[in-house]
Amino acid sequence: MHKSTSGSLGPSGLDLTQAFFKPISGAASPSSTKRHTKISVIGAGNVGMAIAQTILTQDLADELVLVDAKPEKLRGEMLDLQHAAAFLPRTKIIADVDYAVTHGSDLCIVTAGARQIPGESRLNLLHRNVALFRNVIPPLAKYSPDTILLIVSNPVDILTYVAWKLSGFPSNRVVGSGTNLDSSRFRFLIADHLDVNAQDVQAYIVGEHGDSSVALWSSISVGGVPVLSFLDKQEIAYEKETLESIHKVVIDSAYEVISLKGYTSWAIGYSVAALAWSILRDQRKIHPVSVLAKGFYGVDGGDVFLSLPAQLGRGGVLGVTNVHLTDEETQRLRDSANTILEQLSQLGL
Ligand SMILES: NC(=O)C1=CN([C@@H]2O[C@H](COP(=O)(O)OP(=O)(O)OC[C@H]3O[C@@H](n4cnc5c(N)ncnc54)[C@H](O)[C@@H]3O)[C@@H](O)[C@H]2O)C=CC1
Ligand SMILES: CC(=O)C(=O)O
Repeated sequence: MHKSTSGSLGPSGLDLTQAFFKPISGAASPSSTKRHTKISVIGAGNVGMAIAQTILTQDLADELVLVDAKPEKLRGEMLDLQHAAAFLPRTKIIADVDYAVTHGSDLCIVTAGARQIPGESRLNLLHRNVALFRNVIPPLAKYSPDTILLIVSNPVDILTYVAWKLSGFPSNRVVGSGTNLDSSRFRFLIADHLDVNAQDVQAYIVGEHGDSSVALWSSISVGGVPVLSFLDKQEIAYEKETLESIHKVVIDSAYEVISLKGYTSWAIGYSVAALAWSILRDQRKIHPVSVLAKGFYGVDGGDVFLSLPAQLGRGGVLGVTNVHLTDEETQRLRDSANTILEQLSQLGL
């Protein structure tokens, strides 16, 4: 299934690379001038392919690997992406059902697994996807012992914990896409409400990527101005219920999109590509992502992964930001942690 996009021997045995290209003697080989970046995406479904195509447009990887359990679908997706080569930054795209193809990856993004049917909660996928992770994570850890694992499959917080356990990696190298997506939905809705640009809205949803997520209203700002005083200054009336209803729309967003088109894909594609960029380009940007939360913000009930504003760079999770939380927000975060811990206690890992 491998298809190299680099030069090769033609049918006559002629080295086509030599025929079309005369190397300049003494020129440095690419490997000695630039670090080779390899990203593997596990699961070539709606989400995996949205992530793969967004990464390709960003010129982030020298090599992009796709792995899936369905060989025909996998080869079809690989060829379809390769056929866009003339319009994209140069990236070698390969695909295989065998995890050996992922060896030496800098980043492994896991999207394989069951997805929700309309009305189904993320937590309902737990047992099916934990079983699947037992086949996915060990080979990834074996072929890329120094990689960073970025988990997307749902329920993402619990599966990030499972990936941490199954890989044996230090917690800074296991991260879940978490509420980076929820926070983008939140920023979009606030921007829409205030008629400003979503990129000027700083706002975090933290906790579970799911029904118990927590909106951090007290720390939201627009263009550096705290949002509650911004609303006051613009004489925009607001009520606690209005703010709560915006958060409720965030929670319902995935259910709504799934009921309309069957799955979510574009926003998670951009969300994960942004995380990959921050990690591999060592951007040290802060993203609300699923990290080992024990000891932060009063989360102390046990080892649990949930989203907190964390700094991402080439070493993975570099730290957790100390955002001020009100007592109510802290309590909601603890409740969210307990929701996840309850599910974890059933796994026996
Ligand atoms: N964390 C987040 O924000 C989001 C998470 N998701 C989750 O991502 C996951 C994937 O969703 P979709 O791509 O829509 O589903 P999909 O059904 O389109 O794709 C899943 C893919 O996984 C593959 N697969 C199954 N078992 C495998 C194995 N053992 N090894 C390799 N590949 C395997 C399937 O063949 C399929 O191609 C779901 O769990 C979904 O809930 C989806 C959207 C957002
Ligand atoms: C499916 C999912 O987790 C989401 O779109 O938020």
